[in-house]
Amino acid sequence: MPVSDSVDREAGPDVDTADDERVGAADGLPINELFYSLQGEGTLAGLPSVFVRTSGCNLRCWFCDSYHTSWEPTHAWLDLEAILAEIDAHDADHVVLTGGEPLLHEESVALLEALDDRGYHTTVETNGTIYRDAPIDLVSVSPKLASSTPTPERDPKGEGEWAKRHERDRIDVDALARLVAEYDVQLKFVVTDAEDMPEILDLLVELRAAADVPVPDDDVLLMPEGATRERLAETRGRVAELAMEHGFRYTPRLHVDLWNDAPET
Ligand SMILES: C[S@@+](CC[C@H](N)C(=O)[O-])C[C@H]1O[C@@H](n2cnc3c(N)ncnc32)[C@H](O)[C@@H]1O
Ligand SMILES: Nc1nc2[nH]cc(C(=O)O)c2c(=O)[nH]1
Ligand code: SF4
Ligand SMILES: [Mg+2]
Repeated sequence: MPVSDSVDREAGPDVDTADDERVGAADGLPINELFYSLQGEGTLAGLPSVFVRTSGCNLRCWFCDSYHTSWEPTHAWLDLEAILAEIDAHDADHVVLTGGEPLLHEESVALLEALDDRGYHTTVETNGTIYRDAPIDLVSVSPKLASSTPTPERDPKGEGEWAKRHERDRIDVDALARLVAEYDVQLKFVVTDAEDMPEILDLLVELRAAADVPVPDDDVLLMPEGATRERLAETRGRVAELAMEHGFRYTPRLHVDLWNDAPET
């Protein structure tokens, strides 16, 4: 399974509570993995970056390529000092806070403030359902489309028990509009095929009406669904065609091309 499924750090309290509600001020963050790699996705693709992957998510995309942060969370709780020390040891300029859903955790704000104080460029990878006020250089919002819903036929763990909740929570136009209005944003949609496009176009109309700032097509990215090279080989061609057809930006998944589905990449 992608991402770390056994974290060799001392264990901490379970993160399951984070799955079901936002986590208030806590003593640190549940960390699944912390590693140095190249930003594989989006407008900053190719930049050497430190990745901090938190555990716990309020959604359950059937295709989640970070299974051990959502479906079966695996992590250890680290205090901010320990997280910052590990980041500093990599001597990089860019930090990507991701997950799981990093904005589930109030403590992510404290981490982002500390990173900002240290002069790092920060990117937050988020599903766009939670707004938080923090110093973030790029908010990489990946709104989850109906094609992400874990129906019984494609539920990786159960028989569709999460489908109703996922459907209910996956799009929050108010949170999306606030993120777009307050931050530099890229909207990065995971696209399986052309059937995703009507929902993307409708959501853009709704979001452009709700947000009082423009959302340029150049900041709308189509990313092929696929956690492995094999799956990307099936989807990347048609997603590239859709980007050209609609005038949106195509984004690769460089880390999958380079290292396939390996943890800590
Ligand atoms: C694991 S998510 C964590 C951040 C946040 N929960 C989110 O979904 O945006 C990291 C990124 O990988 C994308 N992603 C997850 N599984 C994927 C898959 N199977 N194919 C393509 N992109 C995927 C997400 O859309 C997001 O942009
Ligand atoms: N190399 C690399 N680039 C990434 N960009 C976004 C990622 C994510 O998991 O949020 C990610 C990731 O997991 N690895
Ligand atoms: S929102 Fe992100 S972390 Fe949560 S299940 Fe979907 S892809 Fe995984
Ligand atoms: Mg990833």
